[in-house]
Formats: sequence, C-alpha cells, structure tokens
Amino acid sequence: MIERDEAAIYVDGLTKTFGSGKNAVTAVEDVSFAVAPGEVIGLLGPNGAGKTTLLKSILGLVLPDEGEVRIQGSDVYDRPQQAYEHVDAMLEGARNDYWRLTVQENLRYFAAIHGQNPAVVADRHKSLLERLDLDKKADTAVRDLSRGMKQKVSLASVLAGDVSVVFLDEPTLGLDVESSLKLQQELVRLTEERGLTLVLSSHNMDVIEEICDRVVIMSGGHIVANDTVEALIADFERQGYRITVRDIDDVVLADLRERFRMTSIEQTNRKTRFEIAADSATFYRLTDVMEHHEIDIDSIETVQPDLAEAFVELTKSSESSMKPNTIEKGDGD
Ligand SMILES: Nc1ncnc2c1ncn2[C@@H]1O[C@H](COP(=O)(O)OP(=O)(O)OP(=O)(O)O)[C@@H](O)[C@H]1O
Repeated sequence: MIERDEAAIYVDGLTKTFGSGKNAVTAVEDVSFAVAPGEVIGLLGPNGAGKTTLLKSILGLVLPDEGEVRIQGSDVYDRPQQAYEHVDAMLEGARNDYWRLTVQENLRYFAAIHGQNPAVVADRHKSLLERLDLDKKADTAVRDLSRGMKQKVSLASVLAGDVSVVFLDEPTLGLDVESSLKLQQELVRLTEERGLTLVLSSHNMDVIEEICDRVVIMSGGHIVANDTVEALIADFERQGYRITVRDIDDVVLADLRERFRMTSIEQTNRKTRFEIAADSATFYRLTDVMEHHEIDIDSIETVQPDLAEAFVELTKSSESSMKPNTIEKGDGD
C-alpha cells in the first residue's frame, strides 16, 4: 500500500456499525486502502456492500467507530478543514445544485465556496460548460433542465472549484448512452488534464472498465478485491467456453452439471448450448467426460471473461465464505 503521507486518500482499519444489539449492522468492517494522487479508482459492490457508508465515512458525513482516514496527508477527523480543502463529491440521491439558480450561477457559487474568485475561473467554467454540452443552457435555471442535464450540472459544479480529490457516486445514472459516453470521455480528459484523484462508485461495469486505473470491490462490508481491471480478469486464470452439443440425454446432462459449473444452459430442438468457466485442466477433463458419454459436439467457442464476470465470482465467493453451510457443487474438482 502507498505510504500514508503520500496517498491522496488513505483509509486504515475503518469500521462502522449501525444500531446495536440484535439490530446491529456492520456496514464496513476493517477496511483499508490507499489511492495515489492522480489515480482513478472504481468502487464496486452489490447492494448493501458498504460502498456508500465507506464514501460517507471518508467525507466525514458518517462517523466511523474505528479507523483512520487521511486526505492528502491530513486526518479528516482531527483537521477536517485542511483535509477537505480540495475535495468535492457528487453523491447519489443528494441534491447537489440550487435549482432556482442558473447553470452558470451554480458554477460560480461552488467555485466561490471553494474560495475561488469567479472572475479568475471564468475560463475554466466556460470550457466545462462547452465540453459537457451545457453552454447553451448556461442561463437556464437548473430546475428547468432534463434529468440528464441536471446530472451534468452537478458534475460541472463539483469540478468548478479548485478540487484535486473528487468522489462521484453513480455519475452516469439516468443518462442516455450517448451522454454517458460523452461524460466518460470528459471525465478521462479532465482527470488527465487536471491530475485529479477520482473515486467513482457505479454499478455500470462498462463505465468502470472504461475510465478506472484500479478497481476496489466490496462485499459484505469487506474489500474482496483491489487491483487493475486487467489483473482482476487475468486472476481467474479461467477461460470461458461456450459449447453446443446435439441430442444430449437428460441423465448425461445432469451428470455434466453435477461435475462442472455450467451456466446459461439453453435447449432448442435437438441442440443444447451451455457455458462453463474453466481453466485448461478442467476443460480437458470436460472433453474427456464428453467423449466418455459419446456426446455429439457441434461447436466449442471460447468466451473471454470480463469485469462483470469477475465481479460476480468475487462477490459470490465472499458471500459463500460468510455462510459456512453453503455447499459449492460441481466445480469440476
Ligand atoms: N443509517 C443507517 N442505519 C442503519 N443501517 C444502515 C444505515 N446506512 C446503511 N446501513 C446498512 O449498512 C449496509 C451497507 O449499506 P450501504 O448503503 O453502505 O451499501 P451500498 O454498498 O452503498 O449499497 P447500494 O449499492 O445499495 O447503495 C446495509 O445493510 C444497509 O442497510
């Protein structure tokens, strides 16, 4: 892990439990990670994994029970003013802008509360509005904009000040495909140009894959993975295979299902198509078993794993490890 004082964001042993006694929910448990300056991090996890609690704890909106959080070297609980001086966030569900004010006025306001002279940052605002396709709406009140445009105004407001560490919760939520792509490109460009450190939480794997240097995956209040997208996918060392067979007997199919982890089984007329995630040893074992059953193989294609698959596997195994009674079957071993 990067050194405490060199990290843009440093989290060590963070734990937060809501409620007490029987109703206690530990939303985040002993979470540690660090983000280097200029890094773009994706925060992923299923519903209830603890992402919002973690973000709010880092931002000082939730007081953790244990742990240390530092931003650009300053402890957020001991020296909040210093720690948050160059930090801004766009949180999901929170109204980030003043709806009666125009787009331009919002930007000026947010720059001003970050201690910036609006006249000095006028150029930055102009280019932000142009890039986010908001320039023609600069004098429109935010309440009169579409949902997608409001989302973009929120983002522009976050970037309007002199920020160097930015947290974005679901920044592309509710945007159409084109606006979402445009926003992603702009985020990449802005982070590069301004050297921003960005933490982005999203359920959209494409967004994460597209713009993040590294991914932190949470499940059940813990970090279950912290690596680059490429490394997470490569870590599986398991290729996927899509296999189509003809006239397979139900008993034989049941036997295959018992021995191997088969997914997306489709049957049409005489053909059966299924997918398995398998390393090469498992794949050869599968071909042996199919030969033994004299299965008529129509085709075998390889399927490249992607982040979504890695995510499902990682969060599934951590959930099952928390439930000792869960019996994992048929993984080919
Ligand atoms: N204020 C609260 N009081 C009680 N329990 C809470 C509170 N906030 C969160 N929790 C619980 O903590 C757990 C983690 O919630 P959190 O909102 O951090 O997850 P999340 O990963 O952000 O989920 P989502 O993707 O659904 O937004 C959940 O079980 C949630 O019900």
